[in-house]
Amino acid sequence: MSDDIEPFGIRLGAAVEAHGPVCAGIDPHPSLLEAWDLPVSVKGLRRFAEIAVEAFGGEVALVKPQSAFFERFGAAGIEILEDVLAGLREMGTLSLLDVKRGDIGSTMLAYAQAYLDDSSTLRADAITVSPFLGLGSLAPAFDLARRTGRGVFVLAMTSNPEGASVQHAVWDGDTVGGAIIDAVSELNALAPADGFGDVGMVVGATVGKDIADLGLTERLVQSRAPLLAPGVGAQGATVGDVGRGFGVAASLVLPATSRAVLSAGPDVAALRAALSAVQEEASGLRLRVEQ
Ligand SMILES: O=c1ccn([C@@H]2O[C@H](COP(=O)(O)O)[C@@H](O)[C@H]2O)c(=O)[nH]1
Repeated sequence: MSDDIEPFGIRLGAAVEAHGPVCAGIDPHPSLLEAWDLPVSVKGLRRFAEIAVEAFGGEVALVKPQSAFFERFGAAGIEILEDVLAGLREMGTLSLLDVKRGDIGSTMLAYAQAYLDDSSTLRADAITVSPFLGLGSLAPAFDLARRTGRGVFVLAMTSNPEGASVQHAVWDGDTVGGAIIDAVSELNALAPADGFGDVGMVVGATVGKDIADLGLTERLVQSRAPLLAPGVGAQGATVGDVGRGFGVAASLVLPATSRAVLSAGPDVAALRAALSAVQEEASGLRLRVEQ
């Protein structure tokens, strides 16, 4: 990495300091397009995306567009996703593109170039990746992210109920999720003790109780990883659940919510008010942890 590129963990730390830890999702579900009185079409997608960027840009630490809802419209949807990422960049708001990529190393390099290279029109500040081809296969993404000051969030304990059958499974004396947490700790070994590392993890807001039960709390703290915690709102978790479940690891958590806030749209002020209510709750969470 050249000297003038600021590492992702530092940029994220500054954004959280300025706006609090909440991550706002842009998930243009067909039902939301309809609820916003927009056609379920490329035209409707574009308007939805423009409103969401206007509402969240400059207001929140991190915005997470869900790639699937753009990809489903083909090339025209990808073009709108590029515009969302460019719009957030212009507004100085960090983007985390939720694409959950993972493949053999040589193919992973191409995915990394698509999302993490300075020359790509689809570049984001960070992406989500899946470690289930082995964490080592993700090395091209870790390497390119480090060189360009970007971040990578590894799926560790996902928010969906089906995730436990794989992630809680025990292999060689440890859970799969626990082994991923320790591997990410090694990647973040040089991270500052009081800040975020550049490699994050996805640990669902819905799995707080499992974290404590599986004895993973302290290992999460050791990882220095920013912990994206989707599941707040539509999946039933609350910011309070994050505080109770993550315990001392809660200071690393970025509670993420999409549908619950987006359902307040299309009015920009109403979207901001819904976001701000979650931000308010999350600031209480950080205070409680620091006590
Ligand atoms: O474990 C995971 C990983 C990713 N997600 C994604 O987050 C949002 C959640 O949306 P809500 O509307 O707030 O439920 C969505 O894009 C998921 O694909 C997740 O939910 N859980």
